[in-house]
Amino acid sequence: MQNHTPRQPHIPVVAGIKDPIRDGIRSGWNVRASTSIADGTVLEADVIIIGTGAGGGTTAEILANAGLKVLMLEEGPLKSSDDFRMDEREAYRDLYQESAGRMSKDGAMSILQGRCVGGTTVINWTSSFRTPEPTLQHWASEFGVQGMSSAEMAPWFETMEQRLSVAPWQIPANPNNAVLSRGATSLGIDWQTIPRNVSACWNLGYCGTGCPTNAKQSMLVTTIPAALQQGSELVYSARAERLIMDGRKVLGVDITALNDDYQPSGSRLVAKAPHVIMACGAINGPALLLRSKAPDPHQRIGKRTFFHPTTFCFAEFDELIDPYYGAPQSIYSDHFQWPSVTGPVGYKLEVPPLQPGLTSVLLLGHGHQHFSDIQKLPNLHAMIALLRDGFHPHSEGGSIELAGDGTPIIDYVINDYLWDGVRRSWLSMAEIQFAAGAKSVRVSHVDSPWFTSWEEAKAGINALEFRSNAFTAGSAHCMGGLAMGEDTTRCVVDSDGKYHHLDNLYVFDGSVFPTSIGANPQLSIYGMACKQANKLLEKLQQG
Ligand SMILES: Cc1cc2nc3c(=O)[nH]c(=O)nc-3n(C[C@H](O)[C@H](O)[C@H](O)COP(=O)(O)OP(=O)(O)OC[C@H]3O[C@@H](n4cnc5c(N)ncnc54)[C@H](O)[C@@H]3O)c2cc1C
Repeated sequence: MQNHTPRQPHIPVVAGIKDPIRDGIRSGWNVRASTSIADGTVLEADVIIIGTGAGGGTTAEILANAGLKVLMLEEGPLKSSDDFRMDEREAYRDLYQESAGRMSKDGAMSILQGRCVGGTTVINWTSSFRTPEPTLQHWASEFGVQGMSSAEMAPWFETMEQRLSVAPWQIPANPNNAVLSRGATSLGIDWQTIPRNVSACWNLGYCGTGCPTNAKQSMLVTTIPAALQQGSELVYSARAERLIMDGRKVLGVDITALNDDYQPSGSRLVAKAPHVIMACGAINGPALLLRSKAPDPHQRIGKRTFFHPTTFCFAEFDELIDPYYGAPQSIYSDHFQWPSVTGPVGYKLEVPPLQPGLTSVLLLGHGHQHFSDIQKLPNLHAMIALLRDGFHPHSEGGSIELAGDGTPIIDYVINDYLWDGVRRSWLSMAEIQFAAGAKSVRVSHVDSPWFTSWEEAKAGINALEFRSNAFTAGSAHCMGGLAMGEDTTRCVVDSDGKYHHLDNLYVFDGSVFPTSIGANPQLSIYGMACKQANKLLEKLQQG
């Protein structure tokens, strides 16, 4: 376990809950920090998996169960339930890429993404949707993706839903989510209950800081322990720096060992295996291939990077909302999502949890205004709209470049096409919030006042100016950059996740989506990785 100096005495937030990772390590699992391994060591395995999130965890269990010697490499630290103390400061520092400070190149989009054993599944909010049918149809017709119709994917989704206990949330929505269902109902807008991947959830609401009760069925407590139990090896704080290649073959991976402060320790390791699977997620996956100078005859690595640019609308209520407690997301509406698949941008409505640190950033503003806004927190509600990017010629997504030190730079610009969606989404959310009884509403644009009626909001939102950096467009859904499809001039991997231009390299994670999903992505990644890992296994077993 990595050893940070805790700011408070280090006691688990929930006493008496068993920590399956600490127990497993005590029982003899093969788990090491990279810094505990001698400089220059060569690690060997049948398969290397780089990254241990949704794609990596799913793949590791499948291959380990089949008897393969699996080596999991993870750049983030190993933290587990005894470390998860519902503390934003610790969680952002330890579990998030760039300590939750990841941004697009122009600073206009804040990007949340995981960096720890279990990846983003450790910090996500548990909403679990299958890939929408129009998305799969679009991929087949536009990118030549094969074998991924809704019917063909159904058994893989079913397998992963059972594995991760996905089921509609049975407990009444918290007041924050109830605003969406109440307002939508009164306007005749359809809404549904969200399926979640939890087992015996305590309804605490702090999923984003790591689940202290192990109720969230993340990779950390499901597939990774299962793979370790089968004899797999996990090396954490181990950043895959470059792929070692010879012609069309990947021979192995050059690894930088990282200290507790996430800086290079000075040691380097090498991992070798006949098959390498990248599961580093969007942004970092393309960056690894760029650093490695992987063959890319059509310059497609990092292109078509998508985010579901997410807009925010806050509302103040007389009643207590306590928006930091209770299942973070339990209600959604797809009313505005699919009026036209390839027309003006559609959006999914959901509700985010409002822990104070996160909220203080999302609220925008400064000084007295900001102080006054954050004091409203117990009575605040927020709604989010996730814009479905990538389905229109004016939504080609962003691209990944490398900084001088090899780290990724994310170039993603909100253009007029997306701005139209931003404005429409603010109008939809404000109307629903007033219909639910909000006394005032403010959209996340620096020029937005608190509107006190729907009429005032409608006029005010329509008058807001489109200026980059003047409004919040965040993202917790990093997708694309290594598009999947059979057309080698436009796509980087084939429908089985195999890299087009190398013989033994596979990508099983959210970077292969050729567009955004149009729903929260984790179950799409689990289902596709499950299918692709089984296909790979079949191939390996046939020799
Ligand atoms: C706050 C938040 C809430 C979310 N809520 C939901 C939700 O409710 N529902 C949903 O469906 N989705 C949600 N998501 C998104 C979802 O969890 C991710 O889309 C999904 O986990 C991505 O899976 P992945 O396999 O592509 O990558 P990840 O799960 O991000 O895993 C990639 C792993 O690779 C590691 N890695 C990267 N580069 C390297 C390298 N060079 N060497 C070694 N390791 C490396 C990373 O540290 C990381 O652990 C949420 C995300 C966030 C941030």
